[in-house]
Amino acid sequence: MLSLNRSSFLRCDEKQGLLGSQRRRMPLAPAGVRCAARGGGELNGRGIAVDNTVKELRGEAEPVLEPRSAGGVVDDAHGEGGDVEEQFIMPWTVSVASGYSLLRNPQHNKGLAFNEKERDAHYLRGLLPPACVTQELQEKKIMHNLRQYQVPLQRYVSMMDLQERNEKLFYKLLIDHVEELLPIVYTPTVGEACQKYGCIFRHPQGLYISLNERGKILEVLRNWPERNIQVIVVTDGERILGLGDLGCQGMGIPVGKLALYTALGGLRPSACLPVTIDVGTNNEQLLKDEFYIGLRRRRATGQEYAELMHEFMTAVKQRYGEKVLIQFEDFANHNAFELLAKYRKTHLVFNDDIQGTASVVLAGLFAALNIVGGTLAEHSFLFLGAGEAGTGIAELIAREMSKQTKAPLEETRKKIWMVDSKGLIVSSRKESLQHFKKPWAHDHEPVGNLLDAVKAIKPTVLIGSSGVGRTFTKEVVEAMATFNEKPIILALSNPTTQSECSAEEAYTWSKGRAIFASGSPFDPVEYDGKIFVPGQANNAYIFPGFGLGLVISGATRVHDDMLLAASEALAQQVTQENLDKGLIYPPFSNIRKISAHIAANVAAKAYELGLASRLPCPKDLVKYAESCMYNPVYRSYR
Ligand SMILES: O=C([O-])CC(=O)C(=O)O
Ligand SMILES: [Mg+2]
Repeated sequence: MLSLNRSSFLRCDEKQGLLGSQRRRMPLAPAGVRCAARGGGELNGRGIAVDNTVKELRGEAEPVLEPRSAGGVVDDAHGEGGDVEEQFIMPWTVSVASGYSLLRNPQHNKGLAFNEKERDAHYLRGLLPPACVTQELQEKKIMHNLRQYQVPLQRYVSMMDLQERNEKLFYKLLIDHVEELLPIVYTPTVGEACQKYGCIFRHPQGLYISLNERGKILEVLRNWPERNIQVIVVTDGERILGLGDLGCQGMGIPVGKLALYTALGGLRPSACLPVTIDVGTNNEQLLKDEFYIGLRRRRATGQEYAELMHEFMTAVKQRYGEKVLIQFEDFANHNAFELLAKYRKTHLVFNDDIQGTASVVLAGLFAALNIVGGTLAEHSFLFLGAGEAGTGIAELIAREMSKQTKAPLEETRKKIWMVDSKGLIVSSRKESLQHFKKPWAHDHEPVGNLLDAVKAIKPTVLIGSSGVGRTFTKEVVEAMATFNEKPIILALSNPTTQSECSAEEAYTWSKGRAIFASGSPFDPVEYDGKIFVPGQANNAYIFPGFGLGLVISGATRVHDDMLLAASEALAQQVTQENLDKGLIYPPFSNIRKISAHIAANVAAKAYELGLASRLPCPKDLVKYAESCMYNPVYRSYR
């Protein structure tokens, strides 16, 4: 299946409805596959100008390609399948890249790993020094080089350069060294990268859709070199992690999230599309920054904003079909809730900050109950921060409690309390509350701050989702430890600077009794002669497997029960050995196996709910999910 031959291209052409004459004009390149590297440069090792042909093709009506190979996974035009190295591909039949261009094509480049035969066959003689090395040696060298950098941002830049130079090696590294590299390509370093994105900008990654592209978004999507997109992560940069409005520089987030989709969830890189919607920024510092890469204007809001988003959502469906997953990421609260409510009925959408975070936290709570005992409904919850993450988590907990106890949702919500910047959310504040906070306004006298709320509510679980660092003070943690034998404390805000408290603080102030997890990673802590390993309650555990489950089942809509299914699957992956160390999440080193289990549970739920379009349902969904996963070993080129 992997080996691409001319007949597979003809099928591809036919599916795209191309005329025979056009097929003759471009005999070696598959229709709709733009012969370009990610950055948009034209690739054609044999000097054939492909651009005009591509432009002609753009004028054609473009019916959406149905996924062709098994698993709802798109045809393997870049040799990205889970298949083994021995199967041959011919990169030139895909991209017409050879020689110099081949070395500059990140999808096919192998650098010094091109062997003698390949160097002969693909016009590489003289373009490389004589040494031929293995992928393993390349991996060893890059890890060695990365570790020389003391500054995390240098490691980030180096990893992004690798992604743009040799994609398979990038993913091999990320998969094989996931625990070491996640903090580089993801939180916390990606946060700093976004803050300095203009300064470190080298290769454009992803699609930038600004107000300047109004009325032309479908054309912009056609500029992207890939046709078969399965997952889009989109941000408008208004609430990047807990760092606030970073405007167009939020692009680092969709790029990072999608790198995880591939490395952790096995989605193919070519099927992933990072998008930043640039409607301006209200960040004065960026507006004044000469290196800022976005529109220099204040944010569009209201109708202007809604229209641009709507054009985008419509264009995506038109270009990529019903089954492309659109993951909303790091939108500010008001837009996040509205976009999700508006598009969940018409598109396959998922808000990572509301739903992904909820799912990962619920999984951690399931695991934590194995340590502290009791059922969910026997616990009480206090949140600091009543935005996307806080209310999303609260709603999923209430839903699960309701499912378990058969009590109505309105009742189970009463076990959950929230503090926002104005204090405890109580009934007397209801009129002035934003709509997403209203369900959490319960009867209680006003309480002005977190510490007093902790003392008044006496929660067993304290969850930080405020985006504001250092808010779980010594007094707050000590108070939690006075009325809980084992207080559960989750400091979810990212990156590390915004964490409500550090792991060390949680363990020290609770005298080693806290069950702690955080959104960004913390090193293990030694307290009183014992080593405590904090878990990472980050949606990175969920979204890659969740997305894979949607893709392999051909799901058409996301249902909240799929989030519960993902939580259950993740919690099942926590071993007794993990729990003994105080860990309520399994280590990331097993993440691909974990993702396959999550994908299988999510897909099973999609089938059960009648939301799966890929029929019949595979017998063994875990095996099936694993078999669909991208594998970054080099292919042999003949
Ligand atoms: O990106 C992360 O690490 C988690 C997340 O979605 C956020 O903090 O917005
Ligand atoms: Mg996020």
